[in-house]
Amino acid sequence: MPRFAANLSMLYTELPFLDRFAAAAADGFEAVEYLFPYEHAPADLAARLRDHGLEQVLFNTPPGDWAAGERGLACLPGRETDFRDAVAKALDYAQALDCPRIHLMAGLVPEGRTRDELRPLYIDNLRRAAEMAAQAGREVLIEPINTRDIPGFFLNRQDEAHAIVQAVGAPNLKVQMDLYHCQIVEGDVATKIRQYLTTGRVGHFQIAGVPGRHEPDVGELHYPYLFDVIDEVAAQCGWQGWVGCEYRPARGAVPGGTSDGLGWMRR
Ligand SMILES: O=C(O)C(=O)[C@H](O)CO
Ligand SMILES: [Mg+2]
Repeated sequence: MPRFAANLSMLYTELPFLDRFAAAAADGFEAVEYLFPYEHAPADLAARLRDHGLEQVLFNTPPGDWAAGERGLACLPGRETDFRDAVAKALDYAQALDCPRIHLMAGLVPEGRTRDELRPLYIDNLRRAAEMAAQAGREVLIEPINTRDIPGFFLNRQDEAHAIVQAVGAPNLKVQMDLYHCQIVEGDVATKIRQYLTTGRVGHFQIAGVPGRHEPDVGELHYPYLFDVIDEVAAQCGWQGWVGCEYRPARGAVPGGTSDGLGWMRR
Protein backbone atom coordinates (compact mmCIF):
# COMPACT_ATOMS: atom_id res chain seq x y z
CA MET A 1 0.00 0.00 0.00
CA PRO A 2 1.20 3.57 -0.62
CA ARG A 3 1.84 5.85 2.35
CA PHE A 4 -1.24 7.94 3.17
CA ALA A 5 -1.30 11.47 4.58
CA ALA A 6 -4.43 12.86 6.25
CA ASN A 7 -5.65 16.13 4.76
CA LEU A 8 -6.60 18.08 7.88
CA SER A 9 -8.59 20.70 5.95
CA MET A 10 -11.08 18.04 4.86
CA LEU A 11 -10.81 15.24 7.43
CA TYR A 12 -11.75 15.50 11.13
CA THR A 13 -13.63 18.77 10.57
CA GLU A 14 -15.80 17.95 13.58
CA LEU A 15 -12.74 18.97 15.64
CA PRO A 16 -10.95 22.32 16.01
CA PHE A 17 -8.05 22.44 13.55
CA LEU A 18 -5.24 21.93 16.06
CA ASP A 19 -6.99 18.88 17.54
CA ARG A 20 -7.09 17.14 14.17
CA PHE A 21 -3.39 16.18 14.43
CA ALA A 22 -4.05 13.92 17.43
CA ALA A 23 -7.09 12.38 15.73
CA ALA A 24 -5.11 11.57 12.58
CA ALA A 25 -2.29 9.99 14.58
CA ALA A 26 -4.78 7.94 16.61
CA ASP A 27 -6.16 6.54 13.33
CA GLY A 28 -2.69 5.43 12.25
CA PHE A 29 -1.68 8.27 9.92
CA GLU A 30 2.03 9.10 10.02
CA ALA A 31 1.78 12.26 7.93
CA VAL A 32 -0.55 15.19 7.37
CA GLU A 33 -1.23 17.83 4.73
CA TYR A 34 -3.69 20.71 4.67
CA LEU A 35 -4.57 23.72 2.58
CA PHE A 36 -3.33 26.63 4.69
CA PRO A 37 -1.36 26.91 7.95
CA TYR A 38 -1.39 30.70 8.14
CA GLU A 39 -4.00 31.21 10.88
CA HIS A 40 -1.67 29.44 13.28
CA ALA A 41 1.81 30.22 14.55
CA PRO A 42 4.42 27.90 13.03
CA ALA A 43 5.57 26.92 16.53
CA ASP A 44 2.05 25.72 17.48
CA LEU A 45 1.82 23.58 14.35
CA ALA A 46 5.34 22.22 14.82
CA ALA A 47 4.46 21.25 18.40
CA ARG A 48 1.43 19.27 17.23
CA LEU A 49 3.51 17.46 14.66
CA ARG A 50 6.17 16.63 17.22
CA ASP A 51 3.72 15.63 19.97
CA HIS A 52 1.97 13.16 17.69
CA GLY A 53 4.96 11.87 15.72
CA LEU A 54 3.59 13.23 12.41
CA GLU A 55 5.36 14.42 9.28
CA GLN A 56 4.08 17.50 7.46
CA VAL A 57 4.22 16.59 3.77
CA LEU A 58 2.34 19.38 1.92
CA PHE A 59 0.48 22.67 2.23
CA ASN A 60 -0.44 25.52 -0.12
CA THR A 61 1.04 28.98 -0.59
CA PRO A 62 -1.31 31.81 0.43
CA PRO A 63 -3.95 31.91 -2.36
CA GLY A 64 -4.67 35.66 -2.38
CA ASP A 65 -8.04 36.88 -1.09
CA TRP A 66 -9.89 33.56 -0.68
CA ALA A 67 -13.07 35.20 0.64
CA ALA A 68 -13.19 37.37 -2.49
CA GLY A 69 -12.89 34.26 -4.66
CA GLU A 70 -9.17 34.18 -5.40
CA ARG A 71 -7.72 30.68 -5.78
CA GLY A 72 -4.02 31.35 -6.21
CA LEU A 73 -1.84 34.04 -7.72
CA ALA A 74 0.59 32.29 -10.04
CA CYS A 75 -1.21 33.13 -13.32
CA LEU A 76 -2.41 36.63 -12.41
CA PRO A 77 -1.02 39.66 -14.30
CA GLY A 78 -0.02 42.48 -11.98
CA ARG A 79 0.22 40.23 -8.93
CA GLU A 80 3.83 39.11 -9.35
CA THR A 81 4.99 40.76 -6.14
CA ASP A 82 2.08 39.30 -4.16
CA PHE A 83 2.91 35.89 -5.60
CA ARG A 84 6.57 36.11 -4.54
CA ASP A 85 5.59 37.34 -1.07
CA ALA A 86 3.22 34.38 -0.82
CA VAL A 87 5.97 31.95 -1.80
CA ALA A 88 8.37 33.52 0.72
CA LYS A 89 5.78 33.20 3.49
CA ALA A 90 5.07 29.57 2.60
CA LEU A 91 8.79 28.78 2.59
CA ASP A 92 9.14 30.25 6.09
CA TYR A 93 6.38 27.91 7.28
CA ALA A 94 7.91 25.00 5.39
CA GLN A 95 11.17 25.57 7.20
CA ALA A 96 9.46 25.68 10.60
CA LEU A 97 7.39 22.57 9.84
CA ASP A 98 10.19 20.73 8.04
CA CYS A 99 7.81 20.30 5.09
CA PRO A 100 9.57 19.26 1.87
CA ARG A 101 7.04 20.60 -0.65
CA ILE A 102 4.48 23.36 -1.16
CA HIS A 103 1.66 23.73 -3.67
CA LEU A 104 1.60 26.91 -5.76
CA MET A 105 -2.08 27.43 -6.62
CA ALA A 106 -2.38 28.72 -10.19
CA GLY A 107 -5.40 30.99 -9.81
CA LEU A 108 -8.45 31.77 -11.94
CA VAL A 109 -8.23 33.01 -15.52
CA PRO A 110 -9.18 36.72 -15.27
CA GLU A 111 -12.22 37.94 -17.21
CA GLY A 112 -11.30 38.64 -20.84
CA ARG A 113 -7.95 36.81 -20.75
CA THR A 114 -7.04 33.43 -22.27
CA ARG A 115 -4.90 30.64 -20.86
CA ASP A 116 -2.48 31.03 -23.80
CA GLU A 117 -1.94 34.71 -23.00
CA LEU A 118 -1.23 33.96 -19.35
CA ARG A 119 1.12 31.03 -19.92
CA PRO A 120 4.40 33.05 -20.22
CA LEU A 121 3.67 34.91 -16.98
CA TYR A 122 2.76 31.66 -15.20
CA ILE A 123 6.00 30.08 -16.39
CA ASP A 124 8.06 33.09 -15.23
CA ASN A 125 6.39 33.06 -11.83
CA LEU A 126 6.96 29.32 -11.43
CA ARG A 127 10.60 29.66 -12.44
CA ARG A 128 11.15 32.34 -9.81
CA ALA A 129 9.27 30.29 -7.17
CA ALA A 130 11.30 27.20 -7.99
CA GLU A 131 14.52 29.19 -7.54
CA MET A 132 13.36 30.51 -4.17
CA ALA A 133 12.35 27.02 -3.09
CA ALA A 134 15.62 25.49 -4.31
CA GLN A 135 17.56 27.90 -2.10
CA ALA A 136 15.44 26.70 0.82
CA GLY A 137 15.85 23.04 -0.15
CA ARG A 138 12.13 22.53 -0.99
CA GLU A 139 10.04 21.32 -3.91
CA VAL A 140 7.19 23.30 -5.44
CA LEU A 141 4.15 21.66 -7.00
CA ILE A 142 1.42 22.62 -9.46
CA GLU A 143 -1.94 20.87 -9.48
CA PRO A 144 -4.48 20.49 -12.30
CA ILE A 145 -7.95 21.08 -10.79
CA ASN A 146 -11.33 20.41 -12.42
CA THR A 147 -13.45 23.40 -13.38
CA ARG A 148 -16.62 22.01 -11.82
CA ASP A 149 -15.07 22.40 -8.36
CA ILE A 150 -13.22 25.62 -9.20
CA PRO A 151 -14.75 27.28 -12.29
CA GLY A 152 -12.16 29.19 -14.29
CA PHE A 153 -9.13 27.53 -12.67
CA PHE A 154 -6.10 28.06 -14.91
CA LEU A 155 -4.60 24.55 -14.83
CA ASN A 156 -6.88 21.58 -15.54
CA ARG A 157 -5.07 18.71 -17.25
CA GLN A 158 -2.09 16.48 -16.47
CA ASP A 159 -0.57 16.96 -19.94
CA GLU A 160 -0.74 20.76 -19.58
CA ALA A 161 0.91 20.59 -16.16
CA HIS A 162 3.72 18.35 -17.40
CA ALA A 163 4.29 20.60 -20.43
CA ILE A 164 4.58 23.59 -18.07
CA VAL A 165 7.01 21.71 -15.81
CA GLN A 166 9.15 20.94 -18.86
CA ALA A 167 9.02 24.53 -20.07
CA VAL A 168 10.17 25.81 -16.66
CA GLY A 169 12.90 23.18 -16.51
CA ALA A 170 13.54 23.36 -12.77
CA PRO A 171 14.29 20.00 -11.13
CA ASN A 172 12.36 20.92 -7.96
CA LEU A 173 9.11 21.80 -9.80
CA LYS A 174 6.72 18.82 -9.96
CA VAL A 175 3.06 17.95 -10.43
CA GLN A 176 0.58 17.27 -7.66
CA MET A 177 -1.50 14.52 -9.27
CA ASP A 178 -4.95 14.57 -7.69
CA LEU A 179 -6.71 11.49 -9.02
CA TYR A 180 -10.14 12.92 -8.19
CA HIS A 181 -9.60 15.88 -10.51
CA CYS A 182 -7.85 13.68 -13.08
CA GLN A 183 -10.83 11.34 -13.32
CA ILE A 184 -13.35 14.19 -13.65
CA VAL A 185 -11.41 16.07 -16.33
CA GLU A 186 -9.82 13.33 -18.40
CA GLY A 187 -10.14 9.76 -17.03
CA ASP A 188 -7.81 6.90 -18.03
CA VAL A 189 -6.28 7.31 -14.59
CA ALA A 190 -4.19 4.13 -14.30
CA THR A 191 -2.51 4.77 -17.65
CA LYS A 192 -1.73 8.33 -16.62
CA ILE A 193 -0.19 7.19 -13.32
CA ARG A 194 2.08 4.87 -15.32
CA GLN A 195 2.86 7.54 -17.89
CA TYR A 196 3.72 10.34 -15.47
CA LEU A 197 5.11 8.68 -12.33
CA THR A 198 7.95 7.18 -14.36
CA THR A 199 9.02 10.67 -15.50
CA GLY A 200 10.07 11.56 -11.94
CA ARG A 201 7.84 14.64 -12.24
CA VAL A 202 5.01 13.62 -9.92
CA GLY A 203 5.73 15.00 -6.46
CA HIS A 204 2.56 13.96 -4.64
CA PHE A 205 -0.79 12.20 -5.15
CA GLN A 206 -4.19 13.04 -3.73
CA ILE A 207 -7.31 10.88 -3.71
CA ALA A 208 -11.08 11.03 -3.22
CA GLY A 209 -14.09 9.12 -4.48
CA VAL A 210 -15.64 10.42 -7.71
CA PRO A 211 -18.01 12.19 -8.14
CA GLY A 212 -18.91 12.96 -4.51
CA ARG A 213 -15.37 13.66 -3.19
CA HIS A 214 -16.12 11.32 -0.31
CA GLU A 215 -14.21 8.22 0.86
CA PRO A 216 -12.15 6.50 -1.87
CA ASP A 217 -14.28 3.34 -1.62
CA VAL A 218 -17.41 5.25 -2.69
CA GLY A 219 -17.78 6.06 -6.36
CA GLU A 220 -16.64 5.19 -9.83
CA LEU A 221 -12.86 4.88 -9.25
CA HIS A 222 -11.59 1.50 -8.05
CA TYR A 223 -8.78 2.63 -5.74
CA PRO A 224 -7.43 -0.79 -4.68
CA TYR A 225 -6.38 -1.28 -8.31
CA LEU A 226 -4.90 2.25 -8.56
CA PHE A 227 -2.94 1.75 -5.31
CA ASP A 228 -1.44 -1.41 -6.80
CA VAL A 229 -0.46 0.54 -9.91
CA ILE A 230 1.19 3.27 -7.79
CA ASP A 231 3.05 0.63 -5.75
CA GLU A 232 4.19 -1.24 -8.84
CA VAL A 233 5.46 1.85 -10.67
CA ALA A 234 6.94 3.37 -7.49
CA ALA A 235 8.95 0.18 -6.93
CA GLN A 236 10.22 0.32 -10.54
CA CYS A 237 11.25 3.98 -10.49
CA GLY A 238 12.12 4.48 -6.82
CA TRP A 239 9.30 6.97 -6.07
CA GLN A 240 8.82 7.41 -2.32
CA GLY A 241 6.15 10.06 -2.02
CA TRP A 242 2.83 10.35 -0.23
CA VAL A 243 -0.82 9.98 -1.15
CA GLY A 244 -2.93 12.70 0.44
CA CYS A 245 -6.45 11.77 1.58
CA GLU A 246 -8.21 14.90 0.40
CA TYR A 247 -11.86 13.97 0.70
CA ARG A 248 -14.94 15.01 2.65
CA PRO A 249 -16.15 12.14 4.84
CA ALA A 250 -19.62 11.10 3.69
CA ARG A 251 -21.03 11.23 7.22
CA GLY A 252 -19.99 14.86 7.53
CA ALA A 253 -18.58 16.72 10.52
CA VAL A 254 -20.01 14.39 13.17
CA PRO A 255 -18.08 12.70 16.00
CA GLY A 256 -16.30 9.67 14.54
CA GLY A 257 -17.31 10.68 11.00
CA THR A 258 -13.78 10.47 9.62
CA SER A 259 -12.54 7.48 11.65
CA ASP A 260 -15.62 5.36 10.86
CA GLY A 261 -15.02 5.93 7.15
CA LEU A 262 -11.42 4.68 7.16
CA GLY A 263 -12.34 1.07 6.45
CA TRP A 264 -10.91 1.48 2.94
CA MET A 265 -7.47 2.19 4.46
CA ARG A 266 -7.58 -0.58 7.08
CA ARG A 267 -8.52 -3.12 4.39
O1 LIG B 1 -8.57 21.27 -4.39
C1 LIG B 1 -7.60 20.53 -4.40
O2 LIG B 1 -7.66 19.43 -4.90
C2 LIG B 1 -6.31 20.90 -3.79
O3 LIG B 1 -5.49 20.04 -3.60
C3 LIG B 1 -5.94 22.26 -3.50
O4 LIG B 1 -5.05 22.38 -2.49
C4 LIG B 1 -7.02 23.25 -3.47
O5 LIG B 1 -6.72 24.30 -2.75
MG1 LIG C 1 -6.01 18.25 -4.58
